[in-house]
Amino acid sequence: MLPFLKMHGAGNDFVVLDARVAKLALAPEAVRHIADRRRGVGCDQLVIIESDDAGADAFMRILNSDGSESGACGNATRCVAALLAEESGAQWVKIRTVAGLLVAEILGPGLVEVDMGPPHLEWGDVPLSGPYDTLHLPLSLGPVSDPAACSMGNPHATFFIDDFTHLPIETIGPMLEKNRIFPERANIGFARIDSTSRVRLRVWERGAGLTLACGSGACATLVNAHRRGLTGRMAVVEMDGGELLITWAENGHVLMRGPAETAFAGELPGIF
Ligand SMILES: N[C@H](CCC[C@H](N)C(=O)O)C(=O)O
Repeated sequence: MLPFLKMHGAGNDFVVLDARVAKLALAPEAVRHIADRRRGVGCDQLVIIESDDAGADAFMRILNSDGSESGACGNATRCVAALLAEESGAQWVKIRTVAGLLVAEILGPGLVEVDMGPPHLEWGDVPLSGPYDTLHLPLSLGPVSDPAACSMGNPHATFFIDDFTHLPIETIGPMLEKNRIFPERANIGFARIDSTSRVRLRVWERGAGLTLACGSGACATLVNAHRRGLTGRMAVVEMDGGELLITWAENGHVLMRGPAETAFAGELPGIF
C-alpha cells in the first residue's frame, strides 16, 4: 500500500506522496488515474517528496492532473513546507524544485510564507515562441486581449478584465493554454484590479484546468499588474478558494503568504 496525504492551499488540492525512502516513478497514466475525481483520489496536482542531496530539506516533484510535470506550484510548496516543518519542528524549510531552491517560513499553524524567487520576464524565459514584448502579447480570444506574461518557474499569462460575469473561462481557457505562442503551454490568469492593493483572480491552470486557487498564478499576476502600473508591490490576491498575500520585494523576489491544510490521510493500492 502507498500512504498519501490529501492537502490543499486555498482549495487548490494535492495528493502528496513521500518517496524519500522508496523511490517512486509514476507513469503519466498512473498520475491521471490518482488525480481522477471519480476513479481515483482526485486532485489538481500530485506532489512527490523526494530526498535532496544538495542541502535542501527535500526535493518536490509537481505533476498536474493531466500527467504533465511543472517546475513550480506555489500552493503545494506551502503544504510541503508545513508538512516538513511538522516533522522537524523547524520554522524555516528549504525545498528544491525543478525551477530552483525555495525557502519557506512557518508563520503559524497552517500559515506559510514562501520566497518564490524572482520572476522571469524575458520572452525566452516564459517561454514564448518568439521575441515578443512580455508586457503586451499580441493575443486575443473572445472578450479578452493584450495579456502580460512572465514565469515563476512555470509559464503564466495574465489577462486584465473588468467583469467575470460573462467570461467563458472553460471555453477560452484551454484554447489560450495551448496557443502556439506558448511552446510549453501556459497557465492563464484572468485578473480584475479592485484597488492598487487588491486583485480578484481566476486561473485556468496548464494541465489541470480551472482551480480554486493558483499560488504561482497569484505571484505572476501581482508581478504583471505592477509592471503595468496597476498595483503596488504588495497586494491581496483573492481567488475562488481563498486569499494570498503577494509581495514583490525590493530584492526582486516574490513572497507568497497563505494557508496550508491537510484534509485527510489515505492509502493507495500498491499497483502503481
Ligand atoms: N498548473 C501549473 C502547476 C501548478 C501551479 C499551481 N497549482 C500553483 O499553486 O502554483 C503548471 O503546469 O505550471
